[in-house]
Amino acid sequence: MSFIIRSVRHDDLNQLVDLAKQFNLLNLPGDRKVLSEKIDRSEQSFAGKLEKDKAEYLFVVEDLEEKLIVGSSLVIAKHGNDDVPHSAFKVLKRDHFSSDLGIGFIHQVLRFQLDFDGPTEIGGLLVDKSYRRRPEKLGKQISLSRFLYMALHPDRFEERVLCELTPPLTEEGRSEFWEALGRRFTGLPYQEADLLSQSHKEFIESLFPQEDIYLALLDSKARLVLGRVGEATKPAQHLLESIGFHYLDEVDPFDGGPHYGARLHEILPVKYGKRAKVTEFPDASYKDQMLVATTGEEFMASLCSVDLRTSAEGNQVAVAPKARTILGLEVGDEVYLAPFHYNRGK
Ligand SMILES: NC(=[NH2+])NCCC[C@H](N)C(=O)O
Repeated sequence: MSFIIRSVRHDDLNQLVDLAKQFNLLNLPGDRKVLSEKIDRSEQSFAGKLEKDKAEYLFVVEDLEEKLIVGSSLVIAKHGNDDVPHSAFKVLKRDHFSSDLGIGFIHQVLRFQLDFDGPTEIGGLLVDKSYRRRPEKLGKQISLSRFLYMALHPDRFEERVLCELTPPLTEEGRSEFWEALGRRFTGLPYQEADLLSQSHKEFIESLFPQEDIYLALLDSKARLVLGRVGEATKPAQHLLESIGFHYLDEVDPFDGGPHYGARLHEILPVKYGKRAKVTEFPDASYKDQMLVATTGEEFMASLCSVDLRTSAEGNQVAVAPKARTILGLEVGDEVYLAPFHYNRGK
């Protein structure tokens, strides 16, 4: 089986709609018109034609034998600006102590905040249901590959990188956190508000409470999901933790889903990634698996068996023949390489 990760193209649209329909993520809905616009936007972004405020980069993974798009991931270059700020609840601690009674409480409070100079946001991670749990770890490949692109073009992104993780929802797709809070301030059902927030943000700022909210006052069902992720999101959460992301003590104002973040240059595939020249070694052994990305016009990446050597002339890499063909690499080409395996916390 061979897979390639690359920037999205317009002729991927039909397949992408089918894939996105399986999940219906907020920033990658299964809607033909929205996805068609996303592809346009992505093509222009990769071509460097859009301002950071507008740029969104969409990556897909293709099964080359079946010619099938089986996964995707997204990078929004900047989420939150002067016109459309990014909103969140900061989760703070507050101590109360009674010296008369000798008892105290450490309360958690939520504080609504707006970010007018927002971070880069990653999201849109999808893998076709029948391609999960395969030895190739496609979810990990498509998730990590976007960091190779970001490492190659750091000026196109913010130093702060954010990921808003999906919290547990009820079987009908309702959010207990929303029922206890957002609903009481907007009068809207969760799914309607969620959808509305894709195009309209003013109501969030205008209707949400501006004062600190003590968590102790919220329904226990809402407290239970605050800062938690849903079952389906746990693998993504663990992957992010293994490459340097951490919980920001910040949650989504609607559903309480946790916000994870990292500094771009501290994300391990960026920190440990390097450029190298493609070469051939007569005694090549290809015993390391690394993600390899092209550095030319079109972004392509693949998990490759490589033999990477460092000498006075710099890094040189021999790439196993099959992967080399997939990426169309010639001797002398420059590539970007990053490790694929990370030990948590290292
Ligand atoms: N689940 C939601 N729709 N949340 C509301 C949007 C929150 C998002 N961080 C923003 O301000 O754009």
